[in-house]
Amino acid sequence: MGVIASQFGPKGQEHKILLVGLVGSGKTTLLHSLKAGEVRCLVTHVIVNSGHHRIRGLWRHYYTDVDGLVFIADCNDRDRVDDAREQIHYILREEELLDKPLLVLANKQDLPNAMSVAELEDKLSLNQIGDRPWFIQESVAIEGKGINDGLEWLSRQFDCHGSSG
Ligand SMILES: Nc1nc2c(ncn2[C@@H]2O[C@H](COP(=O)(O)OP(=O)(O)OP(=O)(O)O)[C@@H](O)[C@H]2O)c(=O)[nH]1
Ligand SMILES: [Mg+2]
Repeated sequence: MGVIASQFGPKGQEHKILLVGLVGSGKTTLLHSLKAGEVRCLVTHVIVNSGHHRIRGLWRHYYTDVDGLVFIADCNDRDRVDDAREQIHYILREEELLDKPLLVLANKQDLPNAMSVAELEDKLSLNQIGDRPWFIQESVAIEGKGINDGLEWLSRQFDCHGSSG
């Protein structure tokens, strides 16, 4: 399940971001916080309801011009963290996305039993990520917390890669 958003840089450059996360992880909440104007992002396409193989053709269509990846995880949901690990590594294996920078949002940090960044990093096996630039950021999507910091990191990766704007 994923969403494509466009982020606009300081010079008006547009970057396409693929936002992926399990059901209930906070994707829609995150997008609403963006629309509220805290981050200069615009939703352009929404891919609904499945990461199943039968719609891979559709995903591929969206992958082609993606600049960066955001994976949002519900840190309060230990029961599905294995599913989350499967989902993130599935996306990371996709050929079109191999060199794209990855921002992981450790969401729902406001909840008392939320996994810490370190625990999530371990449970998602992020140490298996190879050379790709990646970063993990705490977030509270319902309060818009951590989103800006995370997306700023992602924007800096685009700058490094010499996008001419
Ligand atoms: N406590 C807390 N709740 C959150 C946070 N972010 C999202 N939620 C809640 O989690 C629930 C699911 O959030 P959504 O944004 O709908 O999740 P989603 O990823 O869009 O889910 P699907 O569209 O079903 O895939 C909602 O009740 C949100 O209010 C957070 O940071 N903290
Ligand atoms: Mg949603």
